[in-house]
Amino acid sequence: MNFLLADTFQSALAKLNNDEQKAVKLTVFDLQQDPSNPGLQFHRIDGSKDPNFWSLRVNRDIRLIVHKTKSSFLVAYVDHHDDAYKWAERRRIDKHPRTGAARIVEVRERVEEITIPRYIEAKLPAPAIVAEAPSKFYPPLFLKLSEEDLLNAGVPQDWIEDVRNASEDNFFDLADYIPDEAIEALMDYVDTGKLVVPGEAAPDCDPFVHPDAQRRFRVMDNVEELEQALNYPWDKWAIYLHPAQQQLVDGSFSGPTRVAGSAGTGKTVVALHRAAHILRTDRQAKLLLTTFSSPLSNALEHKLKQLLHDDVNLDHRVSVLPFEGVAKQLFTLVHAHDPKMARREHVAPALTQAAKELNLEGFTDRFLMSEWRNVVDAWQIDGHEAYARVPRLGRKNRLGNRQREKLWPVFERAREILASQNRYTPATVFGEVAAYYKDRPNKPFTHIIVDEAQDLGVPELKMIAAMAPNDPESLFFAGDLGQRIFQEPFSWLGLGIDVRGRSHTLKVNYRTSHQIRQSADKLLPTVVRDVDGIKEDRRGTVSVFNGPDPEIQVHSDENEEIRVIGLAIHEALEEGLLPEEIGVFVRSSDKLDRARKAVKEAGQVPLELSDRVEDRIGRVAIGTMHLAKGLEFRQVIVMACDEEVLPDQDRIDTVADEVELDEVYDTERHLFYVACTRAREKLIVSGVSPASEFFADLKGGVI
Ligand SMILES: Nc1ncnc2c1ncn2[C@@H]1O[C@H](COP(=O)(O)OP(=O)(O)OP(=O)(O)O)[C@@H](O)[C@H]1O
Repeated sequence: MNFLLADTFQSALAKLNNDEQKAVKLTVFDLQQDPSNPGLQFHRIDGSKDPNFWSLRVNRDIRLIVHKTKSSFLVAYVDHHDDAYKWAERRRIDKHPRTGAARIVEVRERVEEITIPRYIEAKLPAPAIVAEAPSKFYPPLFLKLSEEDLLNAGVPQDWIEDVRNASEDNFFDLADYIPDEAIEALMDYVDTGKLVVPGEAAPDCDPFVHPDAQRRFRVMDNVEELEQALNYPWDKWAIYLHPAQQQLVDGSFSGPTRVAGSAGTGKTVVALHRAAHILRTDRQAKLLLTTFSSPLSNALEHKLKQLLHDDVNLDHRVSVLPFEGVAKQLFTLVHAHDPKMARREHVAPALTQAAKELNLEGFTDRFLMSEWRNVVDAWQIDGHEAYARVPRLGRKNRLGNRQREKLWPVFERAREILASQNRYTPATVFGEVAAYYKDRPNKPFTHIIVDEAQDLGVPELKMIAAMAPNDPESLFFAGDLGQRIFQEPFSWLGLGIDVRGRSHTLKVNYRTSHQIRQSADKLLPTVVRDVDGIKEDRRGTVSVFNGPDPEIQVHSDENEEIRVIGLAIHEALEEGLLPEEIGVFVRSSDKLDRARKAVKEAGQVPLELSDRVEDRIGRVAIGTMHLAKGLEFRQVIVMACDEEVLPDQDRIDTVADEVELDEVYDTERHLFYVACTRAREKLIVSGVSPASEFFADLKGGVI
């Protein structure tokens, strides 16, 4: 007999106090050990539409709601006595008519008793705001769909009429009553005009183990799994996966594989589960899970431990490190000493000195640094010939042979200067590690999983390619081209990494409300192609919950902006948000002062994010958009977005040609997109008039 937990049970458990939770957990363990234990007091819920719902006594006040059939035992809900009974009376378990996936359905007649939570929008002084008024007329969305269409999409019979009459204004009010797969199919229909009907179930399919059912019910195979599900602070992502995520987690692939998807679609969650899956199923696996920065890799490590139940046997076979951290560790292993790093502050004077010594004229310091970083150092160019041949996306238009001849000796000299100081750039360290492992049969890892893969540079990817064994399953990447902010694009194929035919896009956004996602998506083209022509299509992405429209504020001056944003932070805290649930971002560090003042205006002490800051408890975070990567907050404020600040006018002023201008615009948009999509429920963007040209794109974003 299957023993299952429902996500509704775990959400309900999280709402009880500590003592109550402890008592519930003991009862659930007893139940899993022996459901026929005579000490367990079951009572059938007479008022329920489903005869298989029973209550089980936890203590005088608390009742578990279980659903018992011949083949399964489902722990469905827990609450105080009367509320637990009320919940069960309003529910039945049925099967999706096509897929056969089991689902908990709320019975329609009693729904008037339910108050649907609505977001309260903060009121801000009227004159400062130039937000677009939402349209007042909301036509029904699904009138063209027949009852059969809706049933096939997974709408329970009781809810057909409500769905047929639903408009953009109230559709999400229904979301709590309709299974996730139906909401997703309907949102996809709104987006694309096509209703995708799922395939028919296999006749012998167990309704509770169908992939769609596993988003809400999880079979607990043993006591350890149950312990994990009950013991950790409960996180839905750790237990219930979307079928598309599950396929990527345990799928077999014929070569390097990439998971794409817009911000918040659960790519990191897939990377984490895949790592755990490999470690569990392959006892010989030695796995590297790597990402862009230390805070991100620390966050990954923390979450992976959660998935591995702190199992030391699995723990010692995995390294979770940032790209540079892996390189430094392996470099040290190979050379028996740490690399002394050449950072920007060492490279810039070396370039300036070299340019001066060789009387180079006609090139700015900024150009030299960019050419060094993106071409010379990135590709580890070792001579004039190689410099002439290097694949130069976008840069080839503007550097003729004569210019390259003038430039190369300068770069060569800068390299000598750094070598005389015994300094290695990160790219050199990556290069050394790549050179060491490239032709060796023994690799340091059997599997490499990369998160934030859109920000892999040439040297990083070369190192990863050299470290990966020649096995189709050895490389797995997670990333979103629309969030590329640190690297210029280049061909992965050119470095031997071929993900063609194995790039999969996730479409369900778990982080961000429908309104915020839809507005933020307007900042980017719907289809983005990488250099190798692989398409990432954002169309058809759905968010599964509703929230207020993003607020766009244009202020007359900085003081006014600071005052209004301060008030918004204050109001958010009054409404119950914790300080650490709010993040304030600006384009660059010279605008941080405006964020700092706004947070202080709200009576809070700001916490300045950096590469090292991880503990944000009790403080409102402020930081540059670059530091927003990988974070999430209930409320995000992106402020100081004035004209000339976003996109950054300094960058625009120094571009050499159209191609580089496009690249600057792309990365500036990506930055803004990354910052906006850190918001779960509420987003405010603001600037001083004239404001960023990107506001116009966001404004068009509300359906
Ligand atoms: N199956 C799931 N069930 C519930 N929550 C999920 C699920 N998958 C992801 N989430 C939640 O959605 C949010 C976004 O997930 P994640 O960080 O993996 O997305 P991402 O695609 O990597 O985002 P980004 O591109 O912004 O880095 C997180 O809060 C995560 O816990």
